[in-house]
Amino acid sequence: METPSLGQATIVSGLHHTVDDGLRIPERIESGSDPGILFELAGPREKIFFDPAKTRAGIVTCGGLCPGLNNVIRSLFLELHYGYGIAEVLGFRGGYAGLDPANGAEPATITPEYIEGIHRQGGTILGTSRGPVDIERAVDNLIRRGVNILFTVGGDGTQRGANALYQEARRRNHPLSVVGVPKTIDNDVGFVARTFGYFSAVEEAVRVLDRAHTEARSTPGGIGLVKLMGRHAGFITAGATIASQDVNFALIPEVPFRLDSFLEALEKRMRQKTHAVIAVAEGAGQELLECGEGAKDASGNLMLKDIGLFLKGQIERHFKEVGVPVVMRYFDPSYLVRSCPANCEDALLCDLFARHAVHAAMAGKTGVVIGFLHERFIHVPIELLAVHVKRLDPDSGWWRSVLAATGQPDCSV
Ligand SMILES: Nc1ncnc2c1ncn2[C@@H]1O[C@H](COP(=O)(O)OP(=O)(O)O)[C@@H](O)[C@H]1O
Ligand SMILES: O=P(O)(O)OC[C@H]1O[C@](O)(COP(=O)(O)O)[C@@H](O)[C@@H]1O
Repeated sequence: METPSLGQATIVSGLHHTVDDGLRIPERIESGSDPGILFELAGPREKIFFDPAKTRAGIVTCGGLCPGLNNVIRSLFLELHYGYGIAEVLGFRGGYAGLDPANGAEPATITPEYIEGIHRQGGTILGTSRGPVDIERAVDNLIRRGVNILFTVGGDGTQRGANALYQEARRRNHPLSVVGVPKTIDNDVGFVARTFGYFSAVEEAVRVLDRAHTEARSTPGGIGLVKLMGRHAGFITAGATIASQDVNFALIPEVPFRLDSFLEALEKRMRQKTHAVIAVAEGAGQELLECGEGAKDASGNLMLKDIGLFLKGQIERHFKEVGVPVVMRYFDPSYLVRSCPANCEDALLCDLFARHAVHAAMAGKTGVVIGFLHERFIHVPIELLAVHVKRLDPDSGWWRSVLAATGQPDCSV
């Protein structure tokens, strides 16, 4: 087996490196003018860097839950174990905290028995967490345990952590391949057209919208208000709105709205019709809430103010003032939506992301995340993810479909 030096496969430019099978890929075809970036296509390579008999791999899952995490763990293991004959695969427990032995959790040794049936369960069998880890101690531990490959399954925060781990291992000359598998129900990771778990979350969200619609239309003056996840991006709210076709107002972070315009439009509808359904992404309308210096979670993410409860209060107050009786039904299915198992579409996506991650690692790629654009899996340098986020473009077909499905007026003026 030929073993190129890890240096050869290390990203030095901040962009792609050894492009053996590159393709210039625009992120959005719709925009037309995007010149694209030359990405390396992911997939199995003829030459691999790691000797399977001497290689130990690790898997860690971080950040919020997402349907399909267990599918990814399972497919990573299956490809490593049966595809490449890797000797040992460790599962670090409880997110990045599990990389530091000071936190006490021994990693699991993943076996075929360990992963049996896990893909039918939501959550992650390894556990997850938010919050920092001491990078030097984590890399000490990886070296001590002889781990040469680490799969970091997580969102942009996780991949920033992965970048720090890869840089530290490189500084120490430890041949560590760090390969990220992008995870978020929010679907807002750059260079990934569709993150795994997104469609499962949308499916769950549609179920709740359906219930909200049933409640609202069964009561004269019924208003079903549903708050959905989506910290910075409205993909879940938009996707669920389009799929459900029962939503009358969709509010997302990328499209600011004026409270008075929204209330006026809702009042107009309630005077003409018997009911209304509103879907609001948790990151929408944050500018309307009393903010100040917001609190942060353990990972440093700004914690959002509750737009759902705020809107509920404002709607009730407004209709009381104008003397129109309404019956408010409020739903907050956030954790319900993301803790379900993956649906079939996501299960397939998880498997492909995982297998491409293993091929990348075995070929000696490091500091890369598996991207997915235009139905092609690609190697995205981790640093690129940090500077590039994906948001729902209000000029896109997505938003036009939302407007067509809801018939909502422009509430930004
Ligand atoms: N800049 C960073 N450097 C190192 N680790 C980070 C960084 N940002 C986030 N992390 C770590 O990555 C993990 C997951 O991050 P978080 O933001 O909670 O979720 P996600 O990966 O889904 O965005 C946490 O343990 C967090 O401390
Ligand atoms: O788990 P927490 O801390 O309540 O976080 C909720 C956040 O997690 C998400 O579901 C996904 O966020 P991450 O992908 O960053 O983990 C967001 O939509 C939501 O704002």
